[in-house]
Amino acid sequence: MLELWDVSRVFENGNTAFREITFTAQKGEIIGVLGTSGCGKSSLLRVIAGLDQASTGRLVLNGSEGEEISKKVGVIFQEPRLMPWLSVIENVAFGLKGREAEKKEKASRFIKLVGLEGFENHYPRQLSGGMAQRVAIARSLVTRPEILLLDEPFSALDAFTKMQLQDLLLKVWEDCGSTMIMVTHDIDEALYLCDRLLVMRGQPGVLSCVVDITQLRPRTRGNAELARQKQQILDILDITGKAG
Ligand SMILES: Nc1ncnc2c1ncn2[C@@H]1O[C@H](COP(=O)(O)OP(=O)(O)OP(=O)(O)O)[C@@H](O)[C@H]1O
Repeated sequence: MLELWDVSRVFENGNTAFREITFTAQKGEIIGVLGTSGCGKSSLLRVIAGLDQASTGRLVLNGSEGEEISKKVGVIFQEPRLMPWLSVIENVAFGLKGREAEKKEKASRFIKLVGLEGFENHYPRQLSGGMAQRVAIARSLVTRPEILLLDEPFSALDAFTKMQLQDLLLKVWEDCGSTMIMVTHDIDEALYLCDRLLVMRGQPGVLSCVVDITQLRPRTRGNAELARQKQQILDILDITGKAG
């Protein structure tokens, strides 16, 4: 459903973020993008989101190219980016079109899905970081994007909230069947959530390899097979993963 062919991104100042990336994502897949700092992960996601233009190469989403793509994607960032003057339900309904009652009904369904029933009329300042990120998830899914892009969505959260939201994301994925591409620094998170991992390295970044996560769902965090794949990824990234 998403195809990238030799896509590169060069900035106005001549910096190259990443070069010649080719991959395809199938409908319903969860793809992780992993790599050392500065290898172009966020820049790649911004190009897929249509927030930045590819400098070379071709990007196709379900037959659409260019500006058309940005209408078909939802994006979740590290911070929830909610509108502080709008309530939870107004934030979630903001991007919807149609009659007010219909918009509220759709928004309510997604608020329920992310476990925030009863908080519809709260304002962002009244929410914890994890709750605010749940609202961001509901807001990005309510418009039914063809693909959901996530840029380190849980990295600002404490360890327990992070695990809860990872499970929530899987629940939402089962319910909506969304295709997702997720940038993360957290190998354990990537192994727990994803079907395939794009491992990037270098500056400018290149796609070093694609790792299939073979473990069936539901997965147990840190099981032996996932630990083996973690070491495989650390080896690709040239990180020993051993003290001393
Ligand atoms: N607007 C910009 N103009 C020029 N260079 C940029 C710009 N944004 C990013 N870069 C450069 O592009 C490269 C890739 O940056 P990017 O933020 O995509 O990497 P990343 O892998 O997401 O990093 P991190 O993991 O640290 O968030 C870096 O060398 C960065 O300095």
